[in-house]
Amino acid sequence: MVDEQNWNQEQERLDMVTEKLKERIAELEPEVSGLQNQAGDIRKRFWEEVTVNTSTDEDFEETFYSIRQQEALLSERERSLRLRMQQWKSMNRLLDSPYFGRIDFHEDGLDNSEQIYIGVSSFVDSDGLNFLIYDWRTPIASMYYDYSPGPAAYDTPGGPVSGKMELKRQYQIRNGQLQNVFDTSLTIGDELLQQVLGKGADSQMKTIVATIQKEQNTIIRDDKSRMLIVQGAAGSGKTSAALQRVAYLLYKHRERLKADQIVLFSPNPMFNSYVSTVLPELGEENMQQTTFQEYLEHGLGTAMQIEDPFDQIEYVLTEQTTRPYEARLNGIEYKASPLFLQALQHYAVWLGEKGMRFKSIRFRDRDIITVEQMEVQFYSYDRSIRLANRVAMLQEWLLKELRQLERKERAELWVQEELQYLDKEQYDAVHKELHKERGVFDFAEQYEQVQEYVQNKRRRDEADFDYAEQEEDLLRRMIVKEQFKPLRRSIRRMMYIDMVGLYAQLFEDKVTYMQMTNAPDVPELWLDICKQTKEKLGSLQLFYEDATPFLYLKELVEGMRTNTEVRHIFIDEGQDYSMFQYEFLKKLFPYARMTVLGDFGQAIFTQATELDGVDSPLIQLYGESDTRLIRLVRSYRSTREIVDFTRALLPSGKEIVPFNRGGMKPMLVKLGSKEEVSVRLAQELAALRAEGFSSLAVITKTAAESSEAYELLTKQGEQSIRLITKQTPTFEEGAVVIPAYLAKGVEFDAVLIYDASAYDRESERKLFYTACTRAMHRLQLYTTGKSMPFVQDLDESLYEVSE
Ligand SMILES: Nc1ncnc2c1ncn2[C@@H]1O[C@H](COP(=O)(O)OP(=O)(O)OP(=O)(O)O)[C@@H](O)[C@H]1O
Repeated sequence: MVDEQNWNQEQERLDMVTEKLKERIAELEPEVSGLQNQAGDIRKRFWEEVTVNTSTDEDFEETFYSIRQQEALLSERERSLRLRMQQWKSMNRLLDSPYFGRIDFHEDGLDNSEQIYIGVSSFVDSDGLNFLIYDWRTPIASMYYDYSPGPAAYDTPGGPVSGKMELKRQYQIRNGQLQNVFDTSLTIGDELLQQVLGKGADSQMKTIVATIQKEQNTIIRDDKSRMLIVQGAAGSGKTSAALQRVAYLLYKHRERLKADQIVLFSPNPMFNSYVSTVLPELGEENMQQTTFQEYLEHGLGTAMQIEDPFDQIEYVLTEQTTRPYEARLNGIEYKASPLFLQALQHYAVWLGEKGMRFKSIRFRDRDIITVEQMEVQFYSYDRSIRLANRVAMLQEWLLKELRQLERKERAELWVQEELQYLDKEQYDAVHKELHKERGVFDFAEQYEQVQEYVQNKRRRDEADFDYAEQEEDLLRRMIVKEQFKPLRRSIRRMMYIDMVGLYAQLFEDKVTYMQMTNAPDVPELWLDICKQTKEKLGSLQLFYEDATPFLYLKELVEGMRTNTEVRHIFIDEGQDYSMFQYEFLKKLFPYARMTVLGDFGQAIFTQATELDGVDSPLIQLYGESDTRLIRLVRSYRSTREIVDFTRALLPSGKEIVPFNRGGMKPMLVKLGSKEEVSVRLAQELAALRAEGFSSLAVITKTAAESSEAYELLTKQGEQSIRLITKQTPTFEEGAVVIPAYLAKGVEFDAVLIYDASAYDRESERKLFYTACTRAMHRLQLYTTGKSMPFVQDLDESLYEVSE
């Protein structure tokens, strides 16, 4: 804490800045509302003021320019309004807590040092020169995060600026009043961080701008790498850094980068709501958020039913270790590997020579274009043309054929029959078409005539001959055209390609597979893998592990769709994506930089990718020279005691450094039965609430266990607890029962592991670690006496036992 004199000076300055902020807000207010009205006015009168006159070329030109002028005026006012609105909003945001940090920097070669106050946005004095507050994202503010007092430097577009940092100070300000002022000598003071981290968990993530750590700042401000990989321990601030990075990029490139050109891939839809308030709090719009599953569903449409990753993990966690289980696991691993990716690429080349699978074009129960015809046509194209281009050429050909067939079809008997069933509206349409030029036409009379004629009740006489003839012709056209419509649509959608057949063809037998794909080998239990895959495909379903390869093959055959708008993609929980998915994302977003954040220690899916291994294929995705790898080892979320416990669960856990915040040791509670567990859980939940903790999670291994725990707890009178399933759309405050794989990425004041002995396979170690690392302040583990391999291996000093 600073001395009284300094405190008073700081409060005076704070008062001065608050006053100026208020003045500016008052100044802006009428302007903002005035501008709003004006813009509204122009919008309303837009069409009244321009004279729409298009009778001569000159008039037309005049009208055109008149509209253009109005438009320009409008958009200028709107732009100006937007700017002022933005200013007004950020002033209001600053009012409560204008800044959180200060550095005094003496630039080399200058006489004086400058006081730089740092807040969530900039605020310049009315002279337009004096920065009363610097935005945390300005180049000069980076020193606050990167240096301790002493020599310091920052980068500007004109080159580096160096000098000496004479002071570094932190503030806590609420309602315009100083709460705390610290002078910090080392990194951003432990004291403030202690306070921030000591608070309760929230159902929404918070911004960390006031306490960004140096290594996190590197992630936030990296602007050079095509690929930025962050391997960080649980709770090391990866997601936080990612969100501040988005805010930074939007600020730095505000002239050309818009929020919707940034896409964040999240682990589940619930996570979206968890992080959705951070950017608005920083005065920025949210980026686009999605999950890979949403993308797959979009790409594969409704024709196939895709398993989601949560059902896949449920299978992996709950099934007994049998031969089909082993086969499925082998399949998951193989289908996620770069080997399978290469196999599919070779397969596409092979298909260029032979083996394409088509579906005939059928009309009224007959093949009007057969598979053989398509094969002949397809393989008649020059083989040097890329597969996808040949598929497009075939599409053109099919549409042409269809036009001819459509013409022929008009003479068929069924068309004659259909004519009799037309209703008045359909006739009306034809009449309108036919008599467009002729003015008056007695529709009822003509309808009669055509009906009679069609039903052969009446012979045509001279007078109506022309009409009837032409009408019938038109009606026939109309009928056939209508019926051919779905055929045309399906050809445009490339439904003539038998995608299921093409994918299934891969899973015949080992020899054929190796021939088609050049694969050096196949995984063990290949025939079982083949059988499982084909069975699923047979019912138009895809295992989760097949969905990405299937879509990839589809795009190899039909042409890759790309999104050239997006400039940055962020992948959180990056260890859970296969190399396959990475290759895909790279191709899908050719103009985007990629930021991958993850933790191999939390790789709970079988298809995991190691982020920072020596020869990690992820580093090769864009090549080493375009890739930067940052490791975060400090864990901020949990108390020292919890981190000491959790890091001991991982073989490489020694590298993890707990942030120095003390608490209680994790507690292992040994009880006799599930009922006893539920009684105790209910008591503990009540006790934790009484202590002031509000976000509490009973974490289970599987969804079935979650339901069980939820039921038992409800029986114990726990009314307010909520059961979280993969369908839960948002993350809310309070107590929840949740399976570990859905708790990824989020945190709770206290975590109660429902059944610690349920995690007994080595492959479940990381799931157990993930579950335990969700705890900020308290961790309790429950068991009914069975063995707990992961806990038993730990040093007993790391936890307390209660029986
Ligand atoms: N510099 C910081 N200042 C204040 N709080 C921080 C800082 N860095 C991280 N935290 C806090 O630590 C907690 C964990 O952060 P975050 O969720 O970003 O970590 P993570 O690495 O994504 O974790 P996990 O991999 O376990 O999901 C959050 O409560 C976050 O606010």
